[in-house]
Amino acid sequence: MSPILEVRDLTCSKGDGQPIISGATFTVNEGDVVVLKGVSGSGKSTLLKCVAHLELYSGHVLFKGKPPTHYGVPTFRTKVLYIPQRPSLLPLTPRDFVSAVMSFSAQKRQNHEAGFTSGGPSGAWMDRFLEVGSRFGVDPILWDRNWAELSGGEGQRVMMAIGVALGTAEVLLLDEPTSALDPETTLAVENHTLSMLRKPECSVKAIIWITHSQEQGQRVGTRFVTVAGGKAREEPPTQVDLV
Ligand SMILES: Nc1ncnc2c1ncn2[C@@H]1O[C@H](COP(=O)(O)OP(=O)(O)OP(=O)(O)O)[C@@H](O)[C@H]1O
Repeated sequence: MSPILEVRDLTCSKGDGQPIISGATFTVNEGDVVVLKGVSGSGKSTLLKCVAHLELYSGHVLFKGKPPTHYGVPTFRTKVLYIPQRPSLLPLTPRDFVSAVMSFSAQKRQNHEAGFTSGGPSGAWMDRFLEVGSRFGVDPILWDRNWAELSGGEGQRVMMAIGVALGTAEVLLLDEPTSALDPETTLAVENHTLSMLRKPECSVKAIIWITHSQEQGQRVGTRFVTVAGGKAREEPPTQVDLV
């Protein structure tokens, strides 16, 4: 089976021109949960943002064998969806954010394909966001609170719910999605997120998951890539995997 995502020779430089990521090459297959590890500042977020075409890079990112330009970059970003570490930096409320995203032309086309009716922020599709939010433990009142007034954990769970409820993401790029959550909520979010991969009706087919927690990595990961010294290296399968 050909990979759902291919990253080939990806290099990203910022500031002084020194590469933060240099020549990263790896593939992601359907069903994979690729855990991205590395010390703080090693370039994990930068790598994910490049994969989502949110940062400038050289090299190649292919989704189902085609570059972002084949789909149109806005559509590509809805298929290879980056969920940021700090949604608190967004303006207004989650409901406003959903309303804006649903009005993008690339999303409108996909809404139509998904059978969503049009309407304002309280249109029929908002029910879907509320329903998916409840599965991530999001209290309905949070949709109308400013992002800046949500706790770190609330903001992350709302953003995860939005990413899933859009129904367009096939590869989820999760940037420390549970770093602000208590252990119990962390396990609930992990379980719900992994269960999506097992449901054929769910759009999500693979995940890249940044975590600093070795325990979490072991719980969720099927493959492991370490970012260090600007390089991204996949760990060989363990003996257990080889059995
Ligand atoms: N816009 C920028 N200009 C210059 N340097 C930047 C910029 N954004 C990030 N960097 C630097 O790039 C390096 C990698 O940052 P990045 O956020 O990708 O690391 P990370 O591995 O995700 O870190 P953490 O685990 O702390 O979230 C850091 O040294 C950071 O300071």
